[in-house]
Order: sequence, then C-alpha cells, then structure tokens
Amino acid sequence: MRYLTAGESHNKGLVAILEGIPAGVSIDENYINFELSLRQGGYGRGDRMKIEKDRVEIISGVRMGYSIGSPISLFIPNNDWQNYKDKYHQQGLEYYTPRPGHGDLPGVLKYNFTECRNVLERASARETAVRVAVGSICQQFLSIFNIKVYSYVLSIGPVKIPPKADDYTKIYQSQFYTLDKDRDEELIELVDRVKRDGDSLGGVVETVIEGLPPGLGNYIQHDLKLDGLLAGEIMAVPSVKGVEFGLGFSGTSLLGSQFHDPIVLKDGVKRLKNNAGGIEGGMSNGEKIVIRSAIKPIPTLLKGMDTINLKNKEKSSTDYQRSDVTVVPAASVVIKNVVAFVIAQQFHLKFGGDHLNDTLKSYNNYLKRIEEIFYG
Ligand SMILES: Cc1cc2nc3c(=O)[nH]c(=O)nc-3n(C[C@H](O)[C@H](O)[C@H](O)COP(=O)(O)O)c2cc1C
Ligand SMILES: C=C(O[C@@H]1CC(C(=O)O)=C[C@@H](OP(=O)(O)O)[C@H]1O)C(=O)O
Repeated sequence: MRYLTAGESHNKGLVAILEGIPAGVSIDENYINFELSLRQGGYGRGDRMKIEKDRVEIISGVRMGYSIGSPISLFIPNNDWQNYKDKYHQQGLEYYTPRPGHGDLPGVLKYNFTECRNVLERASARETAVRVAVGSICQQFLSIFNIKVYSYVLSIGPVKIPPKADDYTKIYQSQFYTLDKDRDEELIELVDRVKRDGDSLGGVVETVIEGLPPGLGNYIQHDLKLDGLLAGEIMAVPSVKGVEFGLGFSGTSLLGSQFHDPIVLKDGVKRLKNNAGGIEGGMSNGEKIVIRSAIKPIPTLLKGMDTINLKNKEKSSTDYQRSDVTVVPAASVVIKNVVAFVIAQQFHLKFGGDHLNDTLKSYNNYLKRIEEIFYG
C-alpha cells in the first residue's frame, strides 16, 4: 500500500493516489469529509480556515460505495484559488523574506529560485488535508478489524490539557479533543494573548492505536520496523519535531526491572503495564500503541523575525499576510490519519488479500494460530 500527493496551497487543489486498499471495503465519503472538517478546526487557526470548507471528490477506485482494488484517487479543491487564479501564473506573488522555521530559505537555495513563492506553495501544510483524506480511507479499512486510531492534545505551550476519563467518549465519537470553553479557559486565554503579541505556540499530541494483533512490522530488517515506519511518517508532518513511544525519554531514568512490562497469561498473553508503548523489536506486541509527538510553534509571526531580504540582501523582518497561531489540535488529526495509513499498510502487508474476504480469512487464521499456542 502506498500513496502520493500533489497540489499547492493556492493553486486549484490537492490530489492523492492511494494504492493497495483491497476490493470490497465500504468507503463512506461523509466520514472523509468529517475528518477533513476536524483538521480545519481547533482554537488558534487563522483566517484561511474561514475561506476553506474541505470536501473530497473521489475520482476513481470506488464504485457504488465499495473499493474495487484499483488506485483510489482523491481531489480536494482550494477555495482560495478563486482569490489567486488571476495572479497565480503572473508576477506579483513574490515573497522575498524567508521565514525562520519554514522551508523558505533551504528551498530557495536548493532549487535556485530567487524568491520563496514556489517553495511555500508546496511546503505549506495545506497539503495535509489530502493526507487526512487518505488516512480516513485507511481508518475505514482498519475499523473492519476493530482497529482504532485516535489522537488528542496533551498540551499547548506551557498549559497541559490531558484528557479526563469522561473525555475519551468524546475522543472516540469525534476522534478529536475539542477545546472546552470552561475547562480550557486558561488555554484559550493563552492563545488569545500570544495572538495579540503577534507570536505563536506549539504543543504535544498523543496518539493511540487500539486492537492491533501482535506481529505487525518486523525485526528482521531496519526498514521494516514498525516504530521506524510510524516515526518516519509522523515526522513528515509539518511542525512535528519529536516522536516518542511509550515512556519514551522519561523511561531513560528507570531501571530495566522498572521499565519493562512483565508477561502474563490472562485471556491470552498480556502485559501488566505498557511502558514499551505497544512495540518491541520493531513489532506490535498486542498492547495499545502509544505515541507522543512534539509540535513546534508556527513559523509565520505577525511581529516578524529577523531575516535577509533576498532581493537586496539586506537585513530585514519577515513579511506577514496571515497565519495560524497554533495548530496543535489540527496536527493531532493529521497525525492520527498518517498513523492510520502506516497501520493499514503494515496490516495489509502481513495479511494480504486482493479482496477484503481474503484479508479477513488470513487475519482470522493468524489469530487462531496464536490462540492455539497457549490454549491448544
Ligand atoms: C495543519 C497545519 C497548519 C499550519 N499552518 C501554518 C501557518 O498558518 N503558518 C505557518 O507559518 N506555518 C504553518 N504550519 C507549519 C508549517 O507548515 C511548517 O512549520 C513548515 O512547513 C516547516 O516544516 P517543519 O516545521 O516540519 O520544519 C502549519 C502546520 C500544520 C500541521
Ligand atoms: C491552508 C492550510 O494551512 C495553511 C498552512 C500554512 C503553512 O505555511 O503551512 C500557511 C497558512 O496558509 P495561508 O498562508 O494561505 O494562510 C495556513 O492556512 C490548511 O491547513 O488547510
């Protein structure tokens, strides 16, 4: 299973081709659109989100609501194209002040451009919309096997907002940790203050994968390891600067006897705790996979940052049009969906099947074989 995307932030729209979903999977366009709307939300988004109303058009690979095994191609229009179409292919959109933290400077140097427009159009996280569409198809495939992926915000800037017990129902239903006006008052004040100051915020997202069998990924080769594959795909989300599994960095101060998770037989092989975060030796071990991702603050700042103007090579401040102040909630939706892609890919690699029924048969045989190891 693989996918590619194309599209620029202010051009006509975004495209993806997802290959490898077996035939016979029910594909609900409304669910894709629901996930797209979640990605657009979250406190701290900027004015661009008032222009866009992301909806997917499925161009191929689905007939009468079911996948047919052919590549699934997707299109999401950019509404902002209406404001750009007269000037997009003309002079006048040049951007000469590369923003620290964005792709502007390395992109310009790499491609021998004289200004940043070509870089920022594609480096923009606008492209994550179509990755969410891909991932939400993968989620629909995984849900047939009762595998769930969800993400929520743990903190924004210095303010911690870990979900309380009740919140998990909300997370399951909307698959998203919406900010609550009363409970998250401190956070809302923080975002408002930082916005007034012309600055931006990052934060931490947690992602959980539930219902995975043991044995996805592989220990036999470096590029087959599940944690490596997940980390690579998550790190490729714009703004993500760190990924940890289970206890991650905080586990480094523990002794081995405290860190590792004892194995017991209780309705199957289980662990008494999950410090490993569900992955050992590059394979799922049957426990929940728990991942935390660090999201850096947004690079485009109203108050500007020191830079060099590429036109006259003089010291300058970055130019500002508009920007998000924080995208931690939106990033949580993107991360959930890129994770869903990796899990669907690895699941299908292990169990195969051109038609869903073949995948189901192979999966059930595997579960039976594992059960027989312990219960005959
Ligand atoms: C959903 C989402 C929206 C974003 N919105 C903005 C934005 O409005 N302005 C901005 O400068 N960066 C924004 N970013 C972050 C940049 O895209 C990102 O920092 C940049 O592409 C550089 O990549 P890197 O942070 O991975 O190094 C956003 C990121 C995400 C995930
Ligand atoms: C359009 C989206 O995010 C954009 C990502 C982004 C960036 O630099 O990454 C910059 C902003 O775009 P603009 O400069 O047009 O306001 C964000 O709005 C989106 O998430 O759909």
